[in-house]
Amino acid sequence: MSNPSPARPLAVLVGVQLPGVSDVDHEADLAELGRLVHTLGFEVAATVSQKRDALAAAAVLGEGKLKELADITGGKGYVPSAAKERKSKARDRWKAEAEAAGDASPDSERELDEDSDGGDENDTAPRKPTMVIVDHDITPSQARNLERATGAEVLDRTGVIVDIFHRHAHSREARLQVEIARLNYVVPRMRESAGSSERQRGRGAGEAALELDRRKVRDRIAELREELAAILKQQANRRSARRDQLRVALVGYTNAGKSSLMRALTGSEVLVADKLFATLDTTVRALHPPTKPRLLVSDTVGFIKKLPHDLVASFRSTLDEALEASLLLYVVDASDPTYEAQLDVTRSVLAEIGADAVPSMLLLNKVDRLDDDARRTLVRRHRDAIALSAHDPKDVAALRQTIIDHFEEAMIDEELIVPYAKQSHVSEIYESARVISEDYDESGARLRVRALPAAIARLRRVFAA
Ligand SMILES: Nc1nc2c(ncn2[C@@H]2O[C@H](COP(=O)(O)OP(=O)(O)OP(=O)(O)O)[C@@H](O)[C@H]2O)c(=O)[nH]1
Ligand SMILES: [Mg+2]
Repeated sequence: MSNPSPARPLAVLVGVQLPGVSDVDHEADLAELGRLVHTLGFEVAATVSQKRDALAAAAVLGEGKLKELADITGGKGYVPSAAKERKSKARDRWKAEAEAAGDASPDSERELDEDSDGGDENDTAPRKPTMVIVDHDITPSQARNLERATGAEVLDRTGVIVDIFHRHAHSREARLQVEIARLNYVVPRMRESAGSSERQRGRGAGEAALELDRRKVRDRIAELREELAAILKQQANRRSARRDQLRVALVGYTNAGKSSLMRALTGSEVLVADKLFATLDTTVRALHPPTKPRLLVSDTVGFIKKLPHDLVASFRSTLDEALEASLLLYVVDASDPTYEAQLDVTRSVLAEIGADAVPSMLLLNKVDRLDDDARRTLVRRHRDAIALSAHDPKDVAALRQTIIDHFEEAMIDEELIVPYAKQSHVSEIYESARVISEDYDESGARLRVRALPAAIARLRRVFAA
């Protein structure tokens, strides 16, 4: 559901085009940052971009660009020197000015005039952006300097992603994982951000107090890790019960349509939303209409370029569940011009966690958005892939059949003897195998079953005399 809130706070995006990054890629990166920022609830008011060999050590942008940025946010446009910084009165006054600039106060006409030749804001309220978002990971001191120069709050790409994860985490497990990642993000930034942001809870009351704060946060992280480990252990038990079942996992870039396919394939009500990282929990549901034995489908957390390492690590356990699947469906949004780069990201993250050995299929989703020419080119480019739309029931039915065929091919027929003494375990057979015929004689039931070789091997162990 969309939220047509009229008063979304404004944000300015900042990107540095580093050597080796093409114009197209740079623009795509900023567009993606815009969508992240939108998911977080901001309206993008402007983008400030600069070509540089590296991020400027002081405040990311060079002097001129910094001024340009500050003109948009209503800040000073330079980093006050250390000497000035000590004069706290001046700094307070500057802070107050900056805050006033962030207000939509009707009497700030002077600023309106200054804006009139450069800004592309509409003619309603002269609102100033209150947030500057940098498309790179920046150091705590770069963030602080940018805050001083712009009078706005500053967040980097990792900070944005961590915040989105924080908001979208629902299960106990996802909450724990996100909280761990968030605290890890916060610890090194505690000193520098003292007093500037409640998000980063620094107290700035001297080295000792700071060290104490940091230790508290680290203790908290350790506590959360223990709690998470306990949950993961329970899950591992539940998982091993599912081990031999037919399982397929949907993986891919955020917003590619994994949950939409999950819904279509299983008839479940998982969340589908035009937001980045709508899904943070792995959900497992049976394919619908049901198959014999049933086939389980997992929906998973999406990937993104420059995914913070902490988050990769913390979501690893969530993904582990999915990666035990014997088939991975790589979902891409084929209507996105950068889908190949997105696929590369997905592949490399999955390779990092050892999932590149799992058999996979490529699903080129959202082809309903492409014209015939574009579709043909796409299919020619990826001969083994399946082009489809999650919104087209015919496509989904065909995909369902392809998945079933994949497993049918891998399954084998065998005979199982179930001694009368072990009749109580018969239900386990139906979990992972299809019973083709059954006969009874004096030793027990003689079943002809069809299942994956691993499942047959396990069943043989269960029913061994
Ligand atoms: N036109 C079109 N839109 C689609 C298709 N599949 C998904 N969408 C839309 O794309 C958006 C994202 O879909 P989701 O299924 O939530 O994507 P996801 O991969 O689960 O995303 P995350 O959970 O955020 O990683 C939603 O607005 C869907 O309605 C499709 O085949 N065609
Ligand atoms: Mg999803």
